[in-house]
Amino acid sequence: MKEHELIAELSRILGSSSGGGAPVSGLGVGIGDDCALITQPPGCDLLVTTDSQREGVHFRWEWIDPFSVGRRLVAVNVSDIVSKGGRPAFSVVAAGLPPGDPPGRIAEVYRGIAEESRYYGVVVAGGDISRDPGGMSLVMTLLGWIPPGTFVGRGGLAPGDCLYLVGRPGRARSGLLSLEKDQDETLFSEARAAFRTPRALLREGPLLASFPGVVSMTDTSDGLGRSLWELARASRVTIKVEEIPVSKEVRKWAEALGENPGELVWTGGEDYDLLVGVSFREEEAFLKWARTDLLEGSPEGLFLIGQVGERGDPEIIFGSGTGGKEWGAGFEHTG
Ligand SMILES: Nc1ncnc2c1ncn2[C@@H]1O[C@H](COP(=O)(O)OP(=O)(O)OP(=O)(O)O)[C@@H](O)[C@H]1O
Ligand SMILES: Cc1ncc(C[n+]2csc(CCOP(=O)(O)O)c2C)c(N)n1
Ligand SMILES: [Mg+2]
Repeated sequence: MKEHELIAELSRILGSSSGGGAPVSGLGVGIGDDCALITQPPGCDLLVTTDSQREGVHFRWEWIDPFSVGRRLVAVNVSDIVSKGGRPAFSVVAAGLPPGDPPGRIAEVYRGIAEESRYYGVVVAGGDISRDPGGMSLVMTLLGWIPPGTFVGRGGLAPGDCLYLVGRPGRARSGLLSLEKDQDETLFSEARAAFRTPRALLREGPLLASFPGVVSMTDTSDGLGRSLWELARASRVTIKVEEIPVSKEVRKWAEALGENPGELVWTGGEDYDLLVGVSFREEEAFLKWARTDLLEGSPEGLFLIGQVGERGDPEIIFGSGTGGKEWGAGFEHTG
């Protein structure tokens, strides 16, 4: 298939070509020109993030179907936008195709991108196709909108503030290890679903950001430990860890895998939970609000992780007083 034919097919799948389909609010020009034209909603700041999914780095074809890879690409990008309190809006996708890629595989990836984009309210406004001899690579750049002054950064923690996690940590790592170790599907179906098709906290992110006591936030793409470290580093504070939340399921999976359950939660990554810093003055109000308005009827959990100690060199300190700077362990792309 010629490149322009493939682009036409992918564009049909996405249904957002400037030539056809229903007009999309804010999209002046979509797929089919040199670049896209987007109208920014009045009174909004622009958020931009980019994140990739690469064969051999983020997934292996023995573990995952192409449709889920497409879904995964969207969710990991959406997570970065909602973790600041923003609303995802438009994306572009750069796809690298290995020579001899089975016909139809990239189309199936795009069906996944289209479905997940619809779910999160994202419109794919363009992209790029090139060869990639290293395997399939997908890079999404996602734009989002946020009311001025409401961005919640990684900095902002002060002594006494509390750290809470919203989500279900340790699932994706359990799923990944169960695939690596070729474990039984039935025991790990939920963990594998969390790994293959993570959900981004679309509703919870902006709600948390709008709560006055929330002073700092990040998503846990690289693991709970790494995310805590990033908040400590950006805020220039020490953090005392009180508890690592290990659910019954994670305990069960860890036992079957022969792994330490705390380790799955601490270093795992790819859960896309939200780690939230709450001002100590607002903690009581936050808990009351979070348990009802934020999470009533939701499968996501709310866990106290620790407390901010002092200002100064960032450090993660465990309840027992052990630990130290090396406890920023998490997934590394370099080295
Ligand atoms: N190659 C690069 N060039 C410029 N800036 C980069 C580059 N890689 C990362 N950054 C920036 O560094 C910061 C941290 O990046 P990182 O990829 O760790 O973000 P993250 O949200 O923690 O991770 P994830 O990719 O898992 O979402 C971000 O501001 C990002 O834009
Ligand atoms: C084949 C394979 N090996 C290892 C992993 C684990 N992994 C890859 S990237 C990443 C961090 C988040 O990604 P990023 O930093 O790019 O956002 C993690 C935990 C995987 N998913 N697939
Ligand atoms: Mg992030």
